[in-house]
Amino acid sequence: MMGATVEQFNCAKSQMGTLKKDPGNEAKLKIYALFKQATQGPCNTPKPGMLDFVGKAKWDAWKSLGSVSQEEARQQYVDLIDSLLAPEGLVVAAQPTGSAASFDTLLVSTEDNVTTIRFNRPQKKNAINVEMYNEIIKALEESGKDDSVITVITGSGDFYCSGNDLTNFTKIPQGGMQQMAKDGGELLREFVKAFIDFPKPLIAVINGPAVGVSVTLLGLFEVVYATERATFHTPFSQLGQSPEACSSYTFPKMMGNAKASEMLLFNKKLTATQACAQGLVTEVFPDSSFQTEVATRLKAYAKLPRNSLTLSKQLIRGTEKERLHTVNDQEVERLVERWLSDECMQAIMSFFQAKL
Ligand SMILES: CCC/C=C/C(=O)SCCNC(=O)CCNC(=O)[C@H](O)C(C)(C)COP(=O)([O-])OP(=O)([O-])OC[C@H]1O[C@@H](n2cnc3c(N)ncnc32)[C@H](O)[C@@H]1OP(=O)([O-])[O-]
Repeated sequence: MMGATVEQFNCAKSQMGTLKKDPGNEAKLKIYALFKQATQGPCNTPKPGMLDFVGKAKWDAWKSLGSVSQEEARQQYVDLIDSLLAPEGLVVAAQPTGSAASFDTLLVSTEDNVTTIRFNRPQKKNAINVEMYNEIIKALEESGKDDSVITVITGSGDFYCSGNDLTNFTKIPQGGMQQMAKDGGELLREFVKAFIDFPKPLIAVINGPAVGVSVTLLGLFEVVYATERATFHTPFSQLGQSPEACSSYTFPKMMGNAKASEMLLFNKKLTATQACAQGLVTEVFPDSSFQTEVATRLKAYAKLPRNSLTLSKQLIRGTEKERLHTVNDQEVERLVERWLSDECMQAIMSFFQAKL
């Protein structure tokens, strides 16, 4: 069964207040139970005492839903509110604005208070084309405002992400190369800004090799979990380019100038274990148990109080936010120049020639 989206659920919740007629105790208990199941999952709180009649009735209603998934509970909640609104000539109006259906390059879902944004161009190793940059910005914007406690970014298929889609350089707009570089710079600035300003804990689940901008962004995540199969490669100088996503600031801060330079200047590809030793990765897991071990962690994190996590992230990141925006601006300025350089053109041409 397809579940309702968080938007539809939230809309139903707010429409509840517009009901003119009292729906009665039985419906109210059902609404309560579905709401709890949709937002917190199955009931595992202790049974209230015999004399707490109201508490016990509510607990029984919630418990009776057993292991119904949060998605399905959202759908039943929306259906029930709809059935109560209908006689009054009203409907739950929210359309699925943030559902997976509205993205072409991503799969976005929310379950158990975790919003997962999954790069979904596996046939291109999840390379980020212009559409995908825009969709990631949109998905982050929506996820920053939804009910989830943490946001996770991961990839479909065997790669986490192969970085900037190099075909972005082959789509020359009417204004020529200058215009292409200018538009590309603006998009990159907005893209990185969406990460710098993201309010909730952001967790990267690195399911395979990561290249370019997907690696440099990791300095803006709270936690990075990687399978032992993952590698981390930022071949900027090889491409005649320069670092982005604030890595010229976050990498030296994280790993010291020498190790950062090996990666950002000299294209050193790190194994997951090496990346962990340098502080870029939080923890490495065996590939066979990666998904299950990480899922257990995420579930536990998502049970923590939402506001406490958001405020704590603000304290940790707040002092350097201005700095990050300045670094982002400077890096974008440098890249816009680089994209017009012979060095960069030659490197992009070699990539496409190698494919012939
Ligand atoms: C924006 C800021 C500045 C820049 C930041 C960066 O990210 S710099 C870093 C920029 N990134 C890079 O320099 C990485 C360039 N890519 C590579 O080096 C390799 O493809 C690989 C090591 C990622 C995977 O090797 P593999 O032998 O395992 O697999 P495969 O090669 O067969 O790939 C399968 C298909 O995917 C395609 N595709 C993959 N990646 C890209 C891409 N980025 N673009 C376009 N297409 C890409 C590939 O062409 C092929 O398409 P086809 O022929 O089926 O139509």
